[in-house]
Amino acid sequence: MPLGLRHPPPSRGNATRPSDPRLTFATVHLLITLPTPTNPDGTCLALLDRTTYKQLVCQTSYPCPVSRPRFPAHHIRSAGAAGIGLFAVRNLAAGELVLAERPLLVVPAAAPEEDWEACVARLPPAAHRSLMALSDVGPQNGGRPAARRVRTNSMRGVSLSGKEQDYLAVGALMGRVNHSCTPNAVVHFDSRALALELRALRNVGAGEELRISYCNAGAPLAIRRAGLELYRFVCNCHSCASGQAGDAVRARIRVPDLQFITSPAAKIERCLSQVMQLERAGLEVLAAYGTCVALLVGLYKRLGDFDKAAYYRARTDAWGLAMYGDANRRD
Ligand SMILES: C[S@@+](CC[C@H](N)C(=O)[O-])C[C@H]1O[C@@H](n2cnc3c(N)ncnc32)[C@H](O)[C@@H]1O
Repeated sequence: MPLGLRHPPPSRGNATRPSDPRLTFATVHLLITLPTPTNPDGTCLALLDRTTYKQLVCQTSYPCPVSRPRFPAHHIRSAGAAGIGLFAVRNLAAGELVLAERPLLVVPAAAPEEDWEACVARLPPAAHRSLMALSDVGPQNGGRPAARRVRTNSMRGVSLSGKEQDYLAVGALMGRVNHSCTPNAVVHFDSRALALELRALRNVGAGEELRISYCNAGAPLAIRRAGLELYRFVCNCHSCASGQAGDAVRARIRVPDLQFITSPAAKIERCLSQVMQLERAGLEVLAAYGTCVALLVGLYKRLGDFDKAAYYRARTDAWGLAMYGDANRRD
């Protein structure tokens, strides 16, 4: 049963509640935020079920303003064979916010594509143009042009209520971020601000392209390739180019079992070896990396080396910030 859209069409204006910057219209399923002088963060059309809608708008101080990096951090230009891409304009530290934007559209992944299309058709004209200007993989995988754009340019696994992970969010700028199996950036969703946030996962140099992973970066090559078929390109990142060697590195990645190691120094050595291996492979995106860095904090503390403990604490914080954002921190 298609979701939403059996309900009356939404009002685009804010005539009914002009003083409420939070939302201008809601049936049980549709929410549209429109920019106002006090809330300039752009239009988002979200197709929601009743429970998620309530959870979203009942959050304290919803919607928070969309965060901005202190200084501009990105620009968009040609990335050669990958089309358009997003590049760092200055050095970025791990965990740093590169870009945040209110998505143009948020739809349930499980909704029929006709519902996605109906939502796209209801976008205000400027938002509609932005969405339709995003990359189109062509009709080979099926679907109509609007649905294809949603499918290939959306961030997946978006959780709006903090529980389920089943929404797709399309951002006009986030839709320009290319893929790497060894990503240097991560996108997450801040439900309080109704915003997508892109953060650096490791230190990134000025001029470097920011890339996220469209697939499970920890999976073997064949599975990553299958996951990327939808996007109709073959990844040529150094991990993919190294073929079996990349798989061998991934097979060796695990959080070390420290239970039967008695010497703290030996425990540290095991964790450091994993951290270095993951950094060499460019796989900081894997949970094992965050766990090993966090383990080092406690291990150095136990050894009485508080400088190193503080160093790894800062790196754990930066990693948590990159992976989960400020609002979604799990600690
Ligand atoms: C979400 S869009 C990214 C922005 C896109 N490059 C553009 O020009 O708008 C996804 C599309 O970008 C291209 N792409 C992304 N990452 C790529 C990569 N690593 N190598 C080649 N093409 C890539 C593919 O065509 C893919 O379908």
